[in-house]
Amino acid sequence: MQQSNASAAAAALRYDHQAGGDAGDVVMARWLQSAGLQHLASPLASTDQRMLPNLLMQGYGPQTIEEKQKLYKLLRNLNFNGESGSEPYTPTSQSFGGGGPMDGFFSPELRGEFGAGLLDLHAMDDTELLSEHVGSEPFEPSPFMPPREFDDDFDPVPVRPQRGQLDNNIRPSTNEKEIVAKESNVAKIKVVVRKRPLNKKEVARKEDDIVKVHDSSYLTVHEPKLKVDLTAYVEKHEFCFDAVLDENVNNDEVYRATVQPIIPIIFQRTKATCFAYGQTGSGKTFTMQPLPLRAAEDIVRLLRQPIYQGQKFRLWLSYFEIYGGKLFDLLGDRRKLCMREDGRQQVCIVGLQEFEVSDVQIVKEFIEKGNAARSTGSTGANEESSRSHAILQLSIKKHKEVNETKRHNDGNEPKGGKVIGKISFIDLAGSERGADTTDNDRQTRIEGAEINKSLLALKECIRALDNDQIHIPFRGSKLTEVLRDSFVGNSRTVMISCISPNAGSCEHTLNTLRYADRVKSLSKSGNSRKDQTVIPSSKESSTAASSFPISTELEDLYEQNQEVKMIETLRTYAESSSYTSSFEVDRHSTSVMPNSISNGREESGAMPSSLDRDRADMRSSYNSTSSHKLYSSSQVSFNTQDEEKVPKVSPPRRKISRDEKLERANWPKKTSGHVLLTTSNKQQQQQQQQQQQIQDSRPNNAVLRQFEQVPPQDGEIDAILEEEEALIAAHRKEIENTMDIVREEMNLLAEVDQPGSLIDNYVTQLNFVLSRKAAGLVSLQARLARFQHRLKEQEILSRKKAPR
Ligand SMILES: Nc1ncnc2c1ncn2[C@@H]1O[C@H](COP(=O)(O)OP(=O)(O)OP(=O)(O)O)[C@@H](O)[C@H]1O
Repeated sequence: MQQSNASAAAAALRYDHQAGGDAGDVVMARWLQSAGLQHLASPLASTDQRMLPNLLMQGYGPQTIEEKQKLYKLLRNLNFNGESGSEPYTPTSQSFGGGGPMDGFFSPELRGEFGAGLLDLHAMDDTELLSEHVGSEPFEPSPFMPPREFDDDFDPVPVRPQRGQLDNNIRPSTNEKEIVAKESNVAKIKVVVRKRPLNKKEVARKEDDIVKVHDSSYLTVHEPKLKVDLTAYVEKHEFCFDAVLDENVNNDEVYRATVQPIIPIIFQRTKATCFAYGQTGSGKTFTMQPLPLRAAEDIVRLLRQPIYQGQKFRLWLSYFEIYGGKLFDLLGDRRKLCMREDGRQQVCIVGLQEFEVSDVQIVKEFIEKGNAARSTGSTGANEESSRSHAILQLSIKKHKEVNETKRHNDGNEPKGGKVIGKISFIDLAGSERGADTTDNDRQTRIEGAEINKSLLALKECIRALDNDQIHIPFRGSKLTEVLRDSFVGNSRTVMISCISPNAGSCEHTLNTLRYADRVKSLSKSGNSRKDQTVIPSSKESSTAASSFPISTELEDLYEQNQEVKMIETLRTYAESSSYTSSFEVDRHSTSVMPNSISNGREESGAMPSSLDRDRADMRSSYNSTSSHKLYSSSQVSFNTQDEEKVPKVSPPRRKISRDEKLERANWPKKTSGHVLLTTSNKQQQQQQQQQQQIQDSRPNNAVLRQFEQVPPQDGEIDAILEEEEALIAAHRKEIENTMDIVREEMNLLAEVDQPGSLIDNYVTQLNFVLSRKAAGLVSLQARLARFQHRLKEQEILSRKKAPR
């Protein structure tokens, strides 16, 4: 009944929105009423109030967590149950919980209308909350469920029966067909949070459980705080992830929510990585240890399925750890291992023992053997704390007979045959070890620094990967180097963030959740609004790095600020270079175009420069949008009609055809050796005059003059044009990266300004960010130099060909 109500409401709302009427509001209002959200329903029912989003913008938004939850569920229902209709908008495949397409309520028009009050709910359609929601309320001691008895047994927690709603992926699949059917739904990056129960010590200390999991994807951290006048209050931080698993969730459910959906894909040339992240004692090892065994069970089962039986696939296992930047074989008496890159840039770990496993019992024995060999130590929070990153890999290889191997092996093929797919399970060392102040001997500090470095590098790689960046910073740490082949090609990543519920761990818990949030929010598929930074006001910055709700005006301001800065930079750049230095900045896309003329308008009102005229013939190629923000050498002007913001820095420029480029260089188009005459005589005359003007005013560019005199051969031209395209694309990418980096730097500054921030983290992160910045510039310069060299070569060639 509720479902059909939801569908009716969704349909009505959509219809109403399209028709501009208010009938849908009435249906919607009724539904809100039945969901117990009367205060939203009553204004909606009256004819002069329109649409739920408007109401939310007008401050009718949900006030309490319960209301938010209800509204959130309502929106989710609308989303899942709403008919597909004829809405043109198809969101990312990474929709909530791998769910179906979204429409209607989540259409771009409506997205634009949402006010700050709905941002959190709204962000949930993309599986994440951009930034945590911070709110404060008077202190209420222990407002949550009574703490659970902590049990040291391996899997002590009873399964809650109604837990089936957790996530689409959590429902146990009964057969392999089901698993296979799910594979297309598996997100490239999935971020799952797992909260452990309070342990005995925490209970004995009467610590509060400050983490409340609201449903399968949403949690609140209640941070106890003191005001300056020493009044206690609670600051609330809300987060949303792909899945949030509370203390009642057992390891089987964790497996189903995280790894199980990936298993069928690794049979199809996918490399998957599942890692646990979190402070010491938060349950990483507890969470990770059962996963490989369960995965091996499923893999073995699938291997026995008829579709794979004939394919000679075999399962292989290896287990090693990275400790202090060095690799040790956990199944080979902790022998030190070496990492090498082969000619095809494949990372191989020399000496690592791999075992073919056909039986789950053998897998279990290997895992136990490896676990026993791990480096552990004791921390304040965990008596058996992992001091290393442990990596267990399960590979599916295509078996080759010995004689077959002899015939085909090119020397690069790994032992056991070609790798078809692989899944790596990484139990990371405690995330806070870098700042372990209780045990600050030299060794611990070195360990900590190494761990910090690898966690940062891991985040960078995931983000680069998801943004399809050409450069993935594998070399940032041993960990990422080792995982290199899991990051290229078809890959899947599951991050399980483990959190402790006790008040004493609040800061670490928030750090873990922020890291997870960033991994998720940086992802292209996760949310189109990635990497948005809010400049915190002095007040805001005293509470959290990025507080919620995000003020949209503040964002606008920030973006404009960024853009103006960007334009300024380009201006300086433009003024300092010659031929290709006239830029047009498209406000729509913030793209940079090598043209200072758009739609025939001279924005500055100044006389068109010779360069402008020279580029006039390119106008048609570039003026893809009618409302550009233009930059001219004397002023930056904004088109006020153009209010839409697009976060991406620059969409791909329309590719200029070879003919257009030839025209630019005044070479006639050629068709089977004949010059193509496409224009009337009058036009031709005008063109000739224009060309003459252009030639007169063209900068003294020897290369171009050469081109004009002697059209180079087709192949040469194509090669140069291709290189030119590549250079421009690389430049554009570099600008995007620079903007990303600048945002990150601003985030870092905002974080370091916060009370209790860790300067060590700041220093390491800043170092990392600056190295990336430098690497980007160096690579662009190298490309530029290559191109210049190419042009020089071409010039020499042309001179040789053209006897003067
Ligand atoms: N969900 C859970 N339910 C019950 N017990 C748990 C849970 N998570 C963790 N524990 C218990 O908490 C203790 C610490 O967990 P674990 O060793 O997995 O932490 P960790 O994050 O791996 O720590 P470190 O980084 O120091 O290795 C263990 O005794 C473990 O059994």
